[in-house]
This record gives sequence, structure tokens and C-alpha cells, in this order.
Amino acid sequence: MTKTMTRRWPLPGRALAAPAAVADAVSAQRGESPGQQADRAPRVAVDGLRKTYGAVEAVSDVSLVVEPGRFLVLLGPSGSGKSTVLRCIAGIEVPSRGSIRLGGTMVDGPDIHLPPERRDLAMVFQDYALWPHLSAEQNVAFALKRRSLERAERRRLAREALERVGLGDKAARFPGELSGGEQQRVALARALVARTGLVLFDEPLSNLDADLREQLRIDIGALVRDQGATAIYITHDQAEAFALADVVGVLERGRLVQFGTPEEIYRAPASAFVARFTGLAGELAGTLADVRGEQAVVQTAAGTLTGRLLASGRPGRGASAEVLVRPSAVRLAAEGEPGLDGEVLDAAFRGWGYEHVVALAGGRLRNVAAPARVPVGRRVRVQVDPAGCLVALRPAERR
Ligand SMILES: Nc1ncnc2c1ncn2[C@@H]1O[C@H](COP(=O)(O)OP(=O)(O)OP(=O)(O)O)[C@@H](O)[C@H]1O
Repeated sequence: MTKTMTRRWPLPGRALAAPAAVADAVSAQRGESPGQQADRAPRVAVDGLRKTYGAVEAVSDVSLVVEPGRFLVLLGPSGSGKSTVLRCIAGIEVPSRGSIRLGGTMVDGPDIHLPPERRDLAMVFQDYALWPHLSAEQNVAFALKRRSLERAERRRLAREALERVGLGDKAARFPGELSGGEQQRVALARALVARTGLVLFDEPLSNLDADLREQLRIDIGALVRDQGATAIYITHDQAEAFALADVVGVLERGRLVQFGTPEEIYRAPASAFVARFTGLAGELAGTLADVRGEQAVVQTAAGTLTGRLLASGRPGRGASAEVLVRPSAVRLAAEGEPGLDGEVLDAAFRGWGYEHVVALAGGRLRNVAAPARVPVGRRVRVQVDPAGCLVALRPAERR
């Protein structure tokens, strides 16, 4: 089932803002300082969250904390439970177990469930969710409908929000007269106009093509940070997650398997799953030759490689291992430089230079960078930086 079919709430255009926050939100629009705005951004604390649908456990025991004004991205493959966690935080789903606190308020807990409209949050959806019969300005102004504001003031705030997302000149257009990227900008303006302390994003860029995605991603990061709101954003795109997040939570089959900064997750993934999901140039199988502290030496068919060991305990020499290589760790060796012997299978121009696919004994590596194109079939050497290598033991070899 698609998200569009399963989304039951909110109706398009509805802002999920608490009436109590009306005065605050409006005063923010009237020139409150960013510091005062940030004061309203809640700390989000999810504790022991579990959600089942019949026999399906969509989310199992997820606990996390997002500090006020921080940007969390939940990253995971399809079906890992990202939407379910987000929908529970929004109040659209009722957790089966666990608690959720937004600032000082418990919004979900034993016998407690606050509806979305009492959570002082706004949400941006994958499919924009705009009212087709309302203009861009009316769609944005609709988010202020529940607030005791003059119509003219609502219009002014809506126009201001549209200006902020670069659509000041298209306020009168209907969604059908706007491109996908522009429609999502209207949805973004609608989420920001009420100045709620928490903004949730449900894969907002996935219906847009690459160029637009990048531009809107940059604008989302800038606008949300400028507003000082706490943000939670879900995606299955690792590059998007790393680019946007202060902190990333990786989900695997309903469980939060790592929570840390993008840098921590890239350098020290918690498991082979996290390493694979956050981007590899390739994998080379071999046997463990040595372990020195956190570093493991692996003998592969292509040569000896060193990397960070992704396992606790003291695995023995000779254990079967896999070297997982990050894209940033591979480049073609210069003339006379040592490296792993291989043959070029493909060369792709990337603007800054070229990326090659190189076949090695026992595997292949993608993303092998070089300033010039090396023709297919040419024998080459590949330099592999140990700082971008991770060593995973095969399951049977873990102790
Ligand atoms: N209403 C529902 N009824 C039954 N099962 C559901 C329902 N919603 C989600 N699930 C199941 O819960 C699991 C997690 O789904 P969820 O939509 O949270 O994952 P996701 O990571 O957001 O995936 P995607 O990126 O594909 O949207 C999946 O196995 C899904 O099939």
C-alpha cells in the first residue's frame, strides 16, 4: 500500500499546531528573536516505542532523544519502520507500547494519547498534500485558520512564508499550475508559516528529480535551522541523510541499530548492515591475518587490506572476514605506485574527474577515482586507504 492510501490524517493543508501556541507563533512572525523561537523547539524523547499491526511488529523498542533545535534524520530501507516512528511522533498512530515526550509534555504513554492537533508540530509529506482547489497562498494561509488572526494578517504571513521558499511571485497559482518542486515548496511554506517548534518530514524529496532534490534539500536545511525548530526527517537515501542531519538514526527491521552524527556513522558503523546501507565501493572476502586493537588485517585474493574491525571480542586468525570499502577510500594508483592489481571495467565522467569500476582478484570496486579517464580493459593498480575500510566477520566466526 502506498503512503497516500494509508495516510488518514491530517487533511491536506491542516497545520498540527496547538491553540495554546497561537500567540507565541504569531509573535514570532512579528519579529521575535531567533533565540526566543528556539526556546519553543521541544526536546523529543521516545522511550521503548513499539508498534504492532496484527502479527507485524513494525517498530520494536525504539528509544531516542532529539535535543531542542537539532535535526534528526531517520534512515533505513523500505519497511524498516521509519514512517511508523514518525507517525507515532506526529500522533497519527497510537503506539502499542512506550512513551513519547515533546518538551515537558508526555504526548503518548500509559493511557495517554494526545491527538496530532495538540502536539504543536507541522508535517511535510512525500506527496505534498495540497488542496487542489486553493491557490498557493490559500493553501499556506489555511495552516493559520485555527488561529485568531485577521484574514489580512493570515494573507500577509502566508505571502511572507511563500517569499521565504522563493515562491513570492506564484502565490496566486493553483497546485495544478505548479511543478512538483514548487508544490513541495508550498507545502514547506505551509509547514513553516505557523512557526511550530517541531517540524516532521516524511520523505519530502522522493518525488522530485535530482537537481530539484538537491536545491530543496539545501533550502529545507537552511529554513528549518533559521527557524530554530527541532526537525525529524525520514529517508532511505544515505546521501540526503548525511547532508541534512545533525544526528542520524539508522533503522533495521523496526530496530534502531545506530544513533550518531553522520561522521560517526560513516567512520565507525555499528554493523555490516549499517556500513552497506551508508555506502560502499565494494566488498572483498578474505581471512583474518591479525588484529591490532581496533584494526584488523585481512588477507584477500587481491592483496592484504587493513580496516576497522566491526566486532567486539577477539576473533582468531584465519576467521573468514569481509573487507567493506568506502567510496572515499579508493583511487587509481599513479604510475609506479603500489596497489591492488586489477582491470578497468567501466569509466564514468563525474565533472570533477572520473570514477572507474575495477575488477580485482575475488571482487570488484566501484567509485575508483582518477583525474583522467582510463580506458576499459587497461591493467591498473588501486590504492585503498585503511581509514575507509571496515572489517566484518562472517556470522559463524563471531565470538
Ligand atoms: N497500517 C499497516 N498495517 C499493517 N502493516 C503495516 C502498516 N503500516 C506499516 N506496516 C508494516 O510495518 C513495517 C514498517 O513499515 P513503515 O512504513 O514504517 O516502514 P518504512 O521504513 O517507512 O518503509 P517505506 O520507506 O517503504 O515507507 C512494514 O513491514 C510495513 O509493511
